[in-house]
Amino acid sequence: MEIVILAVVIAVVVVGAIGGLVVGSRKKKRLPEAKAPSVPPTITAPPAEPHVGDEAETPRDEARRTIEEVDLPVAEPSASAPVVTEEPPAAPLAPEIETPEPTAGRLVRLRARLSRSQNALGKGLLTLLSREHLDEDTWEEIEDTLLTADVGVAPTQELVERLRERVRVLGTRTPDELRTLLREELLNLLGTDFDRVVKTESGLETPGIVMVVGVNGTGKTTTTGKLARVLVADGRSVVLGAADTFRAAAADQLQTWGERVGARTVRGPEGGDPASIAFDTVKEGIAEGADVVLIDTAGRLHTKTGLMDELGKVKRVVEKHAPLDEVLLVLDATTGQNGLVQARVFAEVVDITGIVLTKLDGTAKGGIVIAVQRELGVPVKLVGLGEGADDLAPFEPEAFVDALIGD
Ligand SMILES: Nc1nc2c(ncn2[C@@H]2O[C@H](COP(=O)(O)OP(=O)(O)OP(=O)(O)O)[C@@H](O)[C@H]2O)c(=O)[nH]1
Repeated sequence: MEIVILAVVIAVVVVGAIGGLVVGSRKKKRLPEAKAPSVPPTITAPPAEPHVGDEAETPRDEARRTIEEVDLPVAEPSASAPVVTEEPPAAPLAPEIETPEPTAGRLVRLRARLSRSQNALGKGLLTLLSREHLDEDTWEEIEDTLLTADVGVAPTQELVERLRERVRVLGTRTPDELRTLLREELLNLLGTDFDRVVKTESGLETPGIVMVVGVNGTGKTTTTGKLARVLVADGRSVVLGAADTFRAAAADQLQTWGERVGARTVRGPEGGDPASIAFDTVKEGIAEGADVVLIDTAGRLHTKTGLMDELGKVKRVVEKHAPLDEVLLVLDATTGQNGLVQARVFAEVVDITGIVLTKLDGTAKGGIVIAVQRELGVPVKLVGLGEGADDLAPFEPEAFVDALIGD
């Protein structure tokens, strides 16, 4: 009996030992699985080679995850996660502040662009006037030249009248005499008595406030940016207001212009209230002690009432801080008579104090300068002569006429 009991005990011990071995080996196989989440995989670790007997658990032909598919633990680094030694991303470089060109003599510098585009007007007139016999046909041609250059009907008739009279009195004409005569008459039409200075000094403690209006696409935002450069070149500090919330990129565009000369831009959400941005801009300008505040507006011409509401409101809220010193209407010279229609509408909505004619470099219709001044009774103060940052020039009638007819 004792022998039987002994045999049973030995059998139990042997079976137990074998069972322990089997469980132990299974535990060993599961061990790497349990540890996996806490040990981040490294890109260089090759997939584990299969071992004998593994087939029963993982068929060899099962698709393996590639290195790219293995999720690396990225979210919260645990204590056991490797220390990340990556360089922090470089801070964006501060934009370089540019030094704009001085404004004096800009029109003279840019006159080549005017003469290129305005040859038909100035040189064309001189050639016609130099004909030996100034018959009716020639005078008609002179008239057509002026009308084609968008001088406008009434100013054209006036000019032709005066030229006829003076040429008759002159009798025989030398080319120099003709040039002088034409120069004087064109200057007469352009008007030399207008005050063409963009008013940017309020004469008060508050900054000078300039509002820029005009139809979208005429070059309004570009002009506001270029004007900021003109002012900075003249030693003034400027705050810009992106109250053109109609076109999303307009605020970015203006801000970029500002950054180039170190001027802050106040902006709001796309489609936001232009008047509230204008208000904040002036507030910011006052707080900063800026010399000038420039406000770019949106010029949607859907309805006159809409435009009137928008610009009227901008004006009203701005004037809660201080009076507006200048309202500049931007017109695209290449749109000719259409520009005049726009001018009329804007003038009914807001008191325009100055005109900016853009894209004069790209049109032979320089006569629009005369026509638009006549239409509004307001002087052209600035002209755009290219897409370059410093291609905005104060308008000087003498330099303009000289560029048209050559000296
Ligand atoms: N050649 C030439 N191009 C100009 C001149 N002024 C502006 N432009 C160009 O005209 C285009 C329109 O100018 P923007 O300033 O965006 O026009 P905008 O009136 O502000 O238009 P919105 O922002 O839509 O209101 C741009 O490509 C300018 O570079 C100029 O004097 N000459």
